[in-house]
Amino acid sequence: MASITEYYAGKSVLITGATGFMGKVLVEKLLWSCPDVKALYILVRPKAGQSMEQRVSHMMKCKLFDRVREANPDFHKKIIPISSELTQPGLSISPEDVEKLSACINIVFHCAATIRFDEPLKHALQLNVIATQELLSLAQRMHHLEAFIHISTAYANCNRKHIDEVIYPPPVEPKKLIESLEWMDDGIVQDITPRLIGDRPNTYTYTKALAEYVVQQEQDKLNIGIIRPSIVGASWQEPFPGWIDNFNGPSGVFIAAGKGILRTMRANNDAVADLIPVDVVVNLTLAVGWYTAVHRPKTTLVYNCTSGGINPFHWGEIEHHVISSFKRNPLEQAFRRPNANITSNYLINQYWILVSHKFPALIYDLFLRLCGQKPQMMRIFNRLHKAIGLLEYFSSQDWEWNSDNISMLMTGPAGYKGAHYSI
Ligand SMILES: CCCCCCCCCCCCCCCC(=O)SCCNC(=O)CCNC(=O)[C@H](O)C(C)(C)COP(=O)(O)OP(=O)(O)OC[C@H]1O[C@@H](n2cnc3c(N)ncnc32)[C@H](O)[C@@H]1OP(=O)(O)O
Ligand SMILES: NC(=O)C1=CN([C@@H]2O[C@H](COP(=O)(O)OP(=O)(O)OC[C@H]3O[C@@H](n4cnc5c(N)ncnc54)[C@H](OP(=O)(O)O)[C@@H]3O)[C@@H](O)[C@H]2O)C=CC1
Repeated sequence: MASITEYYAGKSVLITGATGFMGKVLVEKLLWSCPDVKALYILVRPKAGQSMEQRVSHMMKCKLFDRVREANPDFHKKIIPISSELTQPGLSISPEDVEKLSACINIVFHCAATIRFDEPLKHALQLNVIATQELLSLAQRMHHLEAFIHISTAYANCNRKHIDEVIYPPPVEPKKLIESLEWMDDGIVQDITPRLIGDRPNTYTYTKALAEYVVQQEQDKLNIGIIRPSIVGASWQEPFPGWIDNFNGPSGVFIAAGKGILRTMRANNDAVADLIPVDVVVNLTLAVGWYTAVHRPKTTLVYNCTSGGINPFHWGEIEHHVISSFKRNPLEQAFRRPNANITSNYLINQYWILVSHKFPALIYDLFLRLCGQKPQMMRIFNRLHKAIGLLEYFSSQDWEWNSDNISMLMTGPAGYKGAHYSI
């Protein structure tokens, strides 16, 4: 049986979300560990005044690609950008590109999504659900497709305490929701969003749950694998320890604590902080692609890519490590000496917000005004409070994820414990 590296040799791979956090690491890892991969087709849109070509060229200059660049200075020739805006009909891929992709793609990794928690429902639905449907339709036109791998989230079913590696019935039939929202104006949608998302905390988890169902519906026509990572953090080992390029999830909170801005946050000291390094998720993604294509499981397999069941780490421990590490290695231009406390008590947290956040911010802004400068600290705290308000749901409770399919991949007859794909 082909090893993972052997499997990808000569294959053409399609990746959505390749310009994102996880997508970039996936591209790098494929180029590094599977040097004989034929081509990586990446769907990219122009953004922030940069053309698709400029964005890709900028991305390939990033430090993340140093080891690949050193091994093969011509590595960029394997990356083929395809212009695509996922929120448009047909993903706005040109007919010529559709032909090209249909003729050559062997495996699809669907990473693109909006991961904003406060995304208006219509937009989250458009990107996370409708674009996924469009991609599935495109996949069905691919003559040599061997596997379709969808990246979901471990929190798609966060309204449950115990989460198995199964697709749960969707909160609503996606087709009906899409049809209903089509004629509603944004104001009405905003008003009914809390009723629709029900016991989920945000539109992100809600639309990711719907997307899983939409993907599963195609299991008779496509060979599908679904990966559910928990909270994806900086790299553990590859391409080098500690790589991250965003403030999503806890990363922004850690930096705010390191700068001495964040002093208090609502979290449960004893709840499991289910963090998972991005390189571990990417290794698993490549292994799942290989397993799905080679073993062709009869039904869609779901992989809960979580750490709490194997190596539980708690928010209380995180607080300790984050603060002591920033005390040892202080950040530049810190507002105050780092010292943050987490508490599960609402009132205590409100007290410390007043004393340690709002009061110093007022004083500092007053000082800035007296110096003739624009006040800014209260504005920073307001943004921080909005961000942590959206994260508290995840840091205040525990979930239990079954990860039998991950164990099967690691230790079963197909065990993929290869040097390049450790998880
Ligand atoms: C020591 C104590 C330890 C305890 C620690 C507990 C942590 C407990 C985390 C649990 C985490 C669960 C995670 C679920 C796991 C998924 O399933 S993964 C999906 C994860 N998705 C996210 O994390 C997205 C969350 N972020 C958002 O939804 C939006 O960024 C927010 C928070 C609503 C802010 O929206 P906005 O006001 O429009 O602002 P946005 O343009 O996004 O950013 C404005 C600025 O704030 C910064 N920023 C964005 N997010 C953050 C943030 N989280 N923090 C700080 N700054 C941020 C941006 O970088 C940006 O900076 P500038 O470029 O302006 O300098
Ligand atoms: N980060 C995390 O903690 C977790 C992430 N996940 C899942 O992993 C996947 C990747 O997440 P992550 O890398 O962190 O997310 P990022 O936000 O870093 O990347 C999202 C990607 O999707 C692309 N995208 C978004 N909107 C569009 C659009 N309209 N048209 C074309 N492309 C678009 C972005 O492109 P552009 O650069 O042009 O904006 C980007 O490449 C997602 O499916 C997410 O749900 C799951 C669990 C945790």
